[in-house]
Amino acid sequence: MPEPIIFAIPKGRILDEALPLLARVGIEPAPDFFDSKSRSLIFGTNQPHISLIRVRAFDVATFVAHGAAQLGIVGSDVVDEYDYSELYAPVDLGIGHCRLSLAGPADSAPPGIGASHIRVATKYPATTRRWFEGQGIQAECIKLNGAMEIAPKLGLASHIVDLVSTGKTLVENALAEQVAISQVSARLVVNRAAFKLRSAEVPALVEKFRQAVGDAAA
Ligand SMILES: Nc1ncnc2c1ncn2[C@@H]1O[C@H](COP(=O)(O)OP(=O)(O)OP(=O)(O)O)[C@@H](O)[C@H]1O
Ligand SMILES: O=P(O)(O)OC[C@H]1O[C@H](OP(=O)(O)OP(=O)(O)O)[C@H](O)[C@@H]1O
Repeated sequence: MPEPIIFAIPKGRILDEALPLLARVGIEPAPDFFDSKSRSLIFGTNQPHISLIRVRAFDVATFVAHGAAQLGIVGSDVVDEYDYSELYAPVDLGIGHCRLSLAGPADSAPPGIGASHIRVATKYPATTRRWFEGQGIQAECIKLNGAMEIAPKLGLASHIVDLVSTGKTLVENALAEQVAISQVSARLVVNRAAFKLRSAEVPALVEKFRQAVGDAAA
């Protein structure tokens, strides 16, 4: 028996949209996956050679990039932040839509020409630094893992770079979206070495996802 294919899926809000997509490619998690009392972290599926791991969104990229999982589903925000060379993102899954935006206090102007330095609270320091570099501004990034929106009010940073969907979180924290840095959607990610070494299984799975997304869009 070959080693099972490990498929990493994120715990958070992409999961609800990812499960119907997995079902369309014929992967159904075993019942204990849905048991909220279970402390298991690795789950069987209806396909004997495929197991699922349910991990934090950023960790999906790490497991797949290092070959500990062969495939996964993760937001393009995370793919861009890590820039792992072993992470191949061949299919835009068309779920988990939002954008990564620069925001600041509702009454402030976006940092403009002439600004040389800015302090930004974000979960995305590499993407943020890179984007500001392109604007000729040096960004000092303060890494937070959530609740970025309270940082400007408490003086931790003048601006934030975070995900925006409805914009409700910004408005309720007296912030305004100033620049949309990138459009985000979830991607199928694949370990490049696994794509080549497990050529009987991994490319066929990628193709199934491509078809499932195409069918859904048609
Ligand atoms: N408001 C949103 N609307 C749509 N998609 C979102 C939104 N926020 C996040 N996402 C997408 O879902 C992914 C996971 O986000 P989520 O907020 O569920 O995780 P998290 O709580 O940040 O994860 P963790 O607890 O692992 O840090 C993000 O990387 C992004 O691609
Ligand atoms: O524009 P909105 O629709 O208000 O969505 C934006 C919020 O969604 C995400 O947070 P999430 O709810 O995932 O919680 P988190 O702060 O724990 O990441 C993001 O970090 C924003 O805070």
